[in-house]
Amino acid sequence: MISNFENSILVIGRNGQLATSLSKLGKESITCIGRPILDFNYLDSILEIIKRHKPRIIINTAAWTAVDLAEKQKKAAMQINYLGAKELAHVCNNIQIPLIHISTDYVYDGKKGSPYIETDPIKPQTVYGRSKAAGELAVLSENPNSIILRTSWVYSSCGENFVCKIINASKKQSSLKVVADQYGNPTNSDDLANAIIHIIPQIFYKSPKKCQGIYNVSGTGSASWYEFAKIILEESKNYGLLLPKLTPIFTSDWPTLAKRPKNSCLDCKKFKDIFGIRLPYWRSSIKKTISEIFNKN
Ligand SMILES: NC(=O)C1=CN([C@@H]2O[C@H](COP(=O)(O)OP(=O)(O)OC[C@H]3O[C@@H](n4cnc5c(N)ncnc54)[C@H](OP(=O)(O)O)[C@@H]3O)[C@@H](O)[C@H]2O)C=CC1
Ligand SMILES: Cc1cn([C@H]2C[C@H](O)[C@@H](COP(=O)(O)OP(=O)(O)O[C@H]3O[C@@H](C)C(=O)[C@@H](O)[C@H]3O)O2)c(=O)[nH]c1=O
Repeated sequence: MISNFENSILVIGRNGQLATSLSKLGKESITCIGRPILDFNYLDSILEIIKRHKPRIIINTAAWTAVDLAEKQKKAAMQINYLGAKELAHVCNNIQIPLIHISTDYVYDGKKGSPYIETDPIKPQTVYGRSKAAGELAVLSENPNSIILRTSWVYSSCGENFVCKIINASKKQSSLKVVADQYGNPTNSDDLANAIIHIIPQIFYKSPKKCQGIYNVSGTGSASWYEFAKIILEESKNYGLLLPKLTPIFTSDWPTLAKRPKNSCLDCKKFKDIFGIRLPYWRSSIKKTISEIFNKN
């Protein structure tokens, strides 16, 4: 029961998508800390800040998530995704608590013809992916009692995510072009937060040592970015959005600084087998997010 964890789950990150979802769901069990109090650019202060909170477990949602910008600001992305994660794991080991650390589908190279499993070799193609991969390795080596959750294509009603980008672009443009040859699993941030909250009691019941390791966990069902955009627009029509013309394009028609994986679908069987949870089908979860977006505007 999550209610047994009153004030003892500490989330790193405050205004991000996942931190916001966790704080909504976790109520009195969860405390979120982010910048300026805890900033991964100032590693020396992390131990003291964390000790003050006396957590039983930490969830690290903090990350540099600007995929293209990371190509130009490698050092800054590495500082957050690698060195910040490493120091946090070091601190968790020092005070002997487990760490749930969030990672990404972009650690895979995207060339596999079927969903990735956790033991597939990782070969990130971008600075963001490499910084997250370095973070994973450092987290497990600094604190072996860490649980790494690789997720993908996270969206919510707040933040700089694909759903908000498509809706905002549709308000300004009469036509949109979206790549139709990159596939993945859209993941609702609230669904992911819900799964994380449900595994915490299990981690303590079974022991962190038994649960440690890497898990893929993303929304059920796959899509191309184009298919994802199509559903976003279909749902948004119910709220009066004037639909732009939507055209499927090839990756080569949408040049980006960072190369996105062609296929980053995740096989989440291990997570289901160990924790008994599968995230909802993404096409049902998107409806709630679209309704939240239009109802807050
Ligand atoms: N977004 C996506 O599509 C995906 C995300 N992921 C991973 O999931 C996790 C959560 O992502 P999401 O919630 O979408 O990310 P967001 O970009 O929405 O939020 C990022 C969070 O990182 C925090 N942060 C950034 N810089 C620093 C810093 N210098 N010091 C401390 N905290 C900092 C922000 O802090 P503050 O609250 O202070 O603003 C914010 O809470 C990340 O690990 C990400 O790599 C994985 C796959 C897909
Ligand atoms: C907005 C837009 C994007 N695209 C393309 C660009 C790119 O190939 C793909 C996705 O675009 P974005 O840049 O919005 O998404 P991106 O920032 O690549 O999203 C990633 O974020 C990081 C943090 C992760 O960890 C990943 O799982 C993934 O969610 O869609 C279009 O073709 N048309 C458009 O109008």
